[in-house]
Amino acid sequence: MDQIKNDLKEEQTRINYVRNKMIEDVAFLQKQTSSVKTDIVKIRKNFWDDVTVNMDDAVEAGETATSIKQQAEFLSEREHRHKHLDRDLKNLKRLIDTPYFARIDFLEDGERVIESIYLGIASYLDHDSDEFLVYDWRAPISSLYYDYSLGPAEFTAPGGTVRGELKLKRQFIIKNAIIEGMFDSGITIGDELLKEVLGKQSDTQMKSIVATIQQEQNKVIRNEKGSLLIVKGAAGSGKTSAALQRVAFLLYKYRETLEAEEILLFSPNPMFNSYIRNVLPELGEENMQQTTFQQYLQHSLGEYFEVEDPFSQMEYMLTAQKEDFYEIRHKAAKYKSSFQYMDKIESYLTYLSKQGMVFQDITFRGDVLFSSEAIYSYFYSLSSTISITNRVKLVSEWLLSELKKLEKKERNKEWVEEEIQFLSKEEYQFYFQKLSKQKRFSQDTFDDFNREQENLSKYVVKRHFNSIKRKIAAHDFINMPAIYQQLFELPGKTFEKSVDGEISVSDWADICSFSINEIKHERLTYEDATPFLYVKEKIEGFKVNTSVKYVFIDEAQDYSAFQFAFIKHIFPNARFTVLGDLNQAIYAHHSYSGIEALKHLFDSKRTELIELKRSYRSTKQIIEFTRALLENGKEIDPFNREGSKPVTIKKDSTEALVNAIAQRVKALDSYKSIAIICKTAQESENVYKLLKEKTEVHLVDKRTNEFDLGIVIIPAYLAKGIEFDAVFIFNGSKEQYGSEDVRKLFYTACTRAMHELFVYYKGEITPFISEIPQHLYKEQV
Ligand SMILES: Nc1ncnc2c1ncn2[C@@H]1O[C@H](COP(=O)(O)OP(=O)(O)OP(=O)(O)O)[C@@H](O)[C@H]1O
Repeated sequence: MDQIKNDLKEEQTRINYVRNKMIEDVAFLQKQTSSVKTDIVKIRKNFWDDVTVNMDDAVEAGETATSIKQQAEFLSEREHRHKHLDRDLKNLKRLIDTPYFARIDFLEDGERVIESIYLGIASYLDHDSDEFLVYDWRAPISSLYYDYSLGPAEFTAPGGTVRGELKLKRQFIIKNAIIEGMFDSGITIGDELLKEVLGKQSDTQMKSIVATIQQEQNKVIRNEKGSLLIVKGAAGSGKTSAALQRVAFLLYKYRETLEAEEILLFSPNPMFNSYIRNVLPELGEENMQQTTFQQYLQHSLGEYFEVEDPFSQMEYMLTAQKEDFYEIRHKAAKYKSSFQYMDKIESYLTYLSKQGMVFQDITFRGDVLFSSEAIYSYFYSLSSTISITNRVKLVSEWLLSELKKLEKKERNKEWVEEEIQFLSKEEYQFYFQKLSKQKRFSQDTFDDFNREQENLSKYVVKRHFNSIKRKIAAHDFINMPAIYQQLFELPGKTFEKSVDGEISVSDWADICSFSINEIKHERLTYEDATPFLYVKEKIEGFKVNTSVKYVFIDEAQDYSAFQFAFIKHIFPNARFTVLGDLNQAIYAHHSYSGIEALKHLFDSKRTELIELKRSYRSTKQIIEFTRALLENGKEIDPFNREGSKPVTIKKDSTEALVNAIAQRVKALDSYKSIAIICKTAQESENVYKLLKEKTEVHLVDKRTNEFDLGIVIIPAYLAKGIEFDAVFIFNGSKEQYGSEDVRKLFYTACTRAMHELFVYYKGEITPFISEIPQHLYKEQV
């Protein structure tokens, strides 16, 4: 006991020492920052005073340019310095209250002195002794903390592997520079601290996990081998957390060459973006770019169609069973996310390379400048050994050169003269200025009427033709919707590989008529959006983004093979980290998850797979219950945090469900966040209407951008990736969750609970629960 007290005292003394050093440094850095800032303001203000401007001759002009360059460089050096100082200052301020979270003692082979290493969210160097008082958690030596328990240990330093023995592993909870908890651990990272962290209440923002990263998560964070890292992990196993700490790790490791904006994360919905927004800033790093695949689709296809989003598709699948086209739509969604469909599209593209492209006329003032037939003939007059994309390029060039000839002819038309006559004074002046700039006039006035007319007609026509040129450059002469529609119009046997595989001839015929109708009405279903885009980009050429170096895809089980193929094309220079859980593949109407397709898209030698089997989010009781809902759930290993068993509660009407939930929610007012999870948006809205009369609740729908604390009513598919202190399943009945299709949706909903889970239902309970051992939950009435 005395030993512990002594250790604690010593550690507190060290903290006080480190803190005082930091306070001194903050004062010093503040002075430096403000002095550099003053320099910058001064340089900006006097920029031109300090530059010698003389443009008398070429030599003087050259000197002037050099002088401006020097001044600009000086300014940029100061700005750069300011940015660095400011960052150091912010990091230091962040460290003052919690300078570090762990200590390891390491005895390197061949050395006599044990080195004590303290780990924090950033490094801190004592300038007097030139010693690191705190090491960044991402430094090579820090990996000892995450990877080893006491005993032999090694880490990879820039100079090679360093071996030795780990003598001590200590964790701290430090607040306001006071040690509130201290744990010495023998086996992996102490469970005590992790229990404490996980036992806390949820927040609107996800937290960093650097103090308690687990060994297998560390592998994800520090993995640098391949060009594709696949992380498969159970619900709550820390996939998102590991991804975010990995971003921080990469930004640290490659800080000289990698910027935050060169990293892109695809997340499941906009609300998720707000949920994870704070993790990186908390670690002293800037956020990476974030987007959703839907945003990308919308941006690329919005001009052609009203594009359905995945949530509307999901809502339809869950609610429209009684509608006429439901069966066809269901089959279509399944087929269109399959490999067979991808094959079919590839065959279609081969077909298009020989025949069948659909073009549209290019018209001007009601006249056809280039007919679709002429474009078609030109396209197929080009050698079929040239790729479609390159032929499209050649067609564009041909159109532009022909357009030049037409432009000349157009100048003599009557409408041009008329337009010139009706030019406003401002327009006239505008043209005049432009023309004089280009020295089309020898004098300052339009003294030569004919030349004036000629030049003005050139301008008028050019202005009109510019918009045609833009359209040609944007490939508007290709009729993309018609090309995609044709895929459903051609007889099934047109392409060799079609129609076999999963789908029958008659189903294909039904899918065709459904799809044609949608396209004719300028609607594109979600299952068609990526295939359409794929065809479009295969024809026009992929618009690639070469600046992104790392792409992260979270909730990857919900992406189709097409989507992965697509994303890979767009980011040719990127390495990929793909995180998913097949048990949460809620889009059951997809034929399979695209994660399997990744194997075909990447070189297997450069692909790494890491599995995270331990689940941390929920109490042991909740995990034991939720994993039983799955066929392969046994593999999930619950972190040992005790709580109460999930509870099922039967009521006999919707009203009774609402009343009971309202009452229970009130009793749980110590929790910060409670979710009432419904199956659909439709059900959520109904429940909201009833419940808002009884207690304060927020309704979350697909447009919600911010994650709020309090009580939320949310459709299950929107609760992906996020978590709540307590979860109420609104109606876990057989009627709602009776078919296999929604098992994973139900599982996903239940796994959002951190501390308590209640399943309310009316009628018969879902078979997903009635078939699991009863000791895993409590029944209440
Ligand atoms: N090593 C850890 N230390 C502390 N907390 C952790 C750790 N790993 C995971 N957690 C916590 O567990 C919860 C689940 O983590 P996260 O959301 O990253 O899991 P996930 O695998 O992405 O989950 P899901 O697939 O269900 O969305 C979070 O609250 C996270 O902070």
